[in-house]
Amino acid sequence: MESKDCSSNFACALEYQTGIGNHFSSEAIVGALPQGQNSPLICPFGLYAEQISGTSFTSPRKLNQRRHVPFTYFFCPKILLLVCVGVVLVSIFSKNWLYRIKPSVTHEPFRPRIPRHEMLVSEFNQSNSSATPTQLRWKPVEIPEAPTDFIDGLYTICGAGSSYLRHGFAIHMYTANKSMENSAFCNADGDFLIVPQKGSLWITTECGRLQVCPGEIVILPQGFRFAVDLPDGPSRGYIAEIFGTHLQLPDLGPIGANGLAAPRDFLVPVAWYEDGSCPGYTIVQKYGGELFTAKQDFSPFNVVAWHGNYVPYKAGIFSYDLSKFCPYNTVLMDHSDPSINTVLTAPTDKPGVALLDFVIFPPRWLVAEHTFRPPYYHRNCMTEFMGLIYGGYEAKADGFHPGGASLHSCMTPHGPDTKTYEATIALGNEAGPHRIADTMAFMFESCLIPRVCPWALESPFMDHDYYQCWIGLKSHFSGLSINEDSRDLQNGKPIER
Ligand SMILES: O=C(O)Cc1cc(O)ccc1O
Ligand SMILES: [Fe+2]
Repeated sequence: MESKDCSSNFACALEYQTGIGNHFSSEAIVGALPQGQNSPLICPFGLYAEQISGTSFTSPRKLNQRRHVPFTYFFCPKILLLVCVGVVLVSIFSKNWLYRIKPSVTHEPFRPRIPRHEMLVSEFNQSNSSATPTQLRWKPVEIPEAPTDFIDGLYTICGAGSSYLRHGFAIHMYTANKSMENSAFCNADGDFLIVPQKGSLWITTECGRLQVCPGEIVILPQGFRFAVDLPDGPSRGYIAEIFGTHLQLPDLGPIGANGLAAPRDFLVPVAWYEDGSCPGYTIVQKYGGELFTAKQDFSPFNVVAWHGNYVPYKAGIFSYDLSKFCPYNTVLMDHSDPSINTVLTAPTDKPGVALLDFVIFPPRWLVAEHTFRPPYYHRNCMTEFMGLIYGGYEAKADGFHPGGASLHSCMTPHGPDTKTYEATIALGNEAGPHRIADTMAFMFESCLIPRVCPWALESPFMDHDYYQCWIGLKSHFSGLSINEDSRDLQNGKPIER
């Protein structure tokens, strides 16, 4: 609750409000928030009122049952019957009223940014990205030596759909070694979900300031201006961007009222502003995957009070020392599908089909009996992009390092590497309860099929030998009669040919 001039610093512990999807309010000066109406003729302290909308004006206020575009077709001879089916549309009205010293519109025209940023894509097509069903993996990208801020260090790995058509997603990674200077970033294309893997991010937004460390995540919704400072040194991480919808907590179904990420794990900033002139301040706007700049003579972080449910927020769900996320899992047999560990989901209008799920694989007990405990071999109609924050990953004994990434696209086979398979089988049924510790992997999972961008395909960090991790999987088929075979299975150790 303080004001500062343009050179913001974060030498203090930050204050937060708690919850997700709430209607929050905050004022850095008592009395700055208008009471009883949003747009008084004259706002307290002579502030300007400005609204930012995260959904269309007419989106339903809350979860809404309604008739939807027909999607079931029955074919009868000569007649095509269209059957309307009611679906649950998950669209929550979201907006925020900002009370600021000068309105956002007070800037010179947007112009294409020079030099152009060649590594960003928000509409995936044959001219800017490639289709590939092969398993892809990247080693951790090194932090550059040249001075690089959060914007210059951003590059798109893959994605699908279009920011223009408001349906799709993009996955980016970033490496940065210097704070943004006299500039703010604004993403007009979609929401950013940032997963820092190395170094903390100190993010100033129009709603206030957030500190985000590895083990935490931050969501910067479409349209908010923000600046990233790195007072603690270089940073590297992953970003999921979603077009046309927002993230929410998943339904818990039979789990009940508690478990996974709790609403109180989510933190929203308190109002914080800076006043005074900032000559040559630059707004960098990502619009259709291209960057544009506009000059203004003041900081965009001039919001003295605000209220609404469209806000930047962070979650400290899986810090190194303390995992707030409450995982659920199998307690008797077999391996649960990863959806059991969904932290946040961006739904489509098909029930249960996510534009993007954010799933984590936290430390936990493995207790399943007579079970192959690592992830099963599988082909998924959804696409899986994985990253590793720290430690190792239970399906990969080698080659998947913190800061690295993998992409297993729609129906691309994948699963444990040879070493993991052999080690698991060697343990047999003797494995008692076992705690996987020192690990935090995550997955962005999407129903859309991504195209892969040149940066990722041509990257020197591409692991061209990834496929080798499965090539050594041997046949263990015994060729014995059913009876002999089942005796062997009870022993828990298949015979090697
Ligand atoms: O492929 C992966 O490693 C991710 C994953 C983990 C898991 O526990 C089950 C299924 C799945 O796709
Ligand atoms: Fe998988």
